[in-house]
Amino acid sequence: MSVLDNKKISFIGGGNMAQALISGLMARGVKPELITVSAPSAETRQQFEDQKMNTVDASVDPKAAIIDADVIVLAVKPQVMNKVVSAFADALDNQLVISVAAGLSTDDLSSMLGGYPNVVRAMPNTPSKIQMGATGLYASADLDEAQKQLATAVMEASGLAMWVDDETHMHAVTAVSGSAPAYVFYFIESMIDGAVALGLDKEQASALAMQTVLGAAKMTIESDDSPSELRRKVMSPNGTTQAAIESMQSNEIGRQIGEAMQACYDRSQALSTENK
Ligand SMILES: NC(=O)C1=CN([C@@H]2O[C@H](COP(=O)(O)OP(=O)(O)OC[C@H]3O[C@@H](n4cnc5c(N)ncnc54)[C@H](O)[C@@H]3O)[C@@H](O)[C@H]2O)C=CC1
Ligand SMILES: O=C(O)[C@@H]1CCC=N1
Repeated sequence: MSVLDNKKISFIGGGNMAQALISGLMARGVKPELITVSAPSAETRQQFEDQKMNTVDASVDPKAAIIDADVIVLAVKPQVMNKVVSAFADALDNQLVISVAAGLSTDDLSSMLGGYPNVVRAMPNTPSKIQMGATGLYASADLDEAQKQLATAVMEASGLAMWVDDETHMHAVTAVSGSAPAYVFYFIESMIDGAVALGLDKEQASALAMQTVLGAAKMTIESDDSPSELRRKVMSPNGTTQAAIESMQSNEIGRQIGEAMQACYDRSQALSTENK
């Protein structure tokens, strides 16, 4: 038995994040017939229909996706959220609404939905597509426990899900996990470029870089050692790794990563005021 059993889940928006979360739900055994996707593009709708999901043409009948749903996942860009939800807000009837939009607060979302109370703010990431996601969740203390459990189950289908009890921490969640797969992809891209510059062909460079990042990430999770202890175990005194790490430290890579995360945090805060 799972709280997801027989629950009808509707996605408003069928882009990258919706597709990633739907993969998680289907891998967890949610039947495609219980999933509805509202999307304006016929091509996008066809892709979901090919996998036996229901679809709704968002530009024709925006309310059709939500009438029958137990859970509604808002997966459109923050810039269009207000316009998109105002097309169906008056048809809400006790469903759980989960927004994955960056920046938008539960108060903003609730007022866009005409004062609707059952709102959860989530910040997932794209590795959800392979059930390796990491999601932060926030809801006001008024949300009842059953709806909180339902939101947890929807997001845990795609990986790790964690509640924060201070909504401002959702900006930090965005900086450390929502946006962060892109930092890691950028790091891998740079490793591949670096290995090619040192003479390896691109295929070998890619395979070695990707496996190394996977192995190192898995070790941080499975080992009792902290990341810095693990790093020290690679670094022989006066060896090759020390040379590499000292080069990174003299370029203040750690400080630069912190600054990038601050920029992400600030942008998340700004999205809220820009899109009320
Ligand atoms: N891509 C990512 O890594 C993450 C994205 N998010 C959030 O997820 C949300 C969606 O982002 P993505 O999936 O990346 O964007 P996307 O552009 O891939 O998907 C958004 C979709 O919304 C659709 N759309 C536009 N108007 C609509 C309407 N009236 N009804 C239904 N659908 C409509 C668009 O056709 C598009 O397919 C954003 O709010 C973003 O902040 C959150 C965490 C991670
Ligand atoms: O870049 C963005 O705004 C979205 C939110 C987190 C990841 N992608």
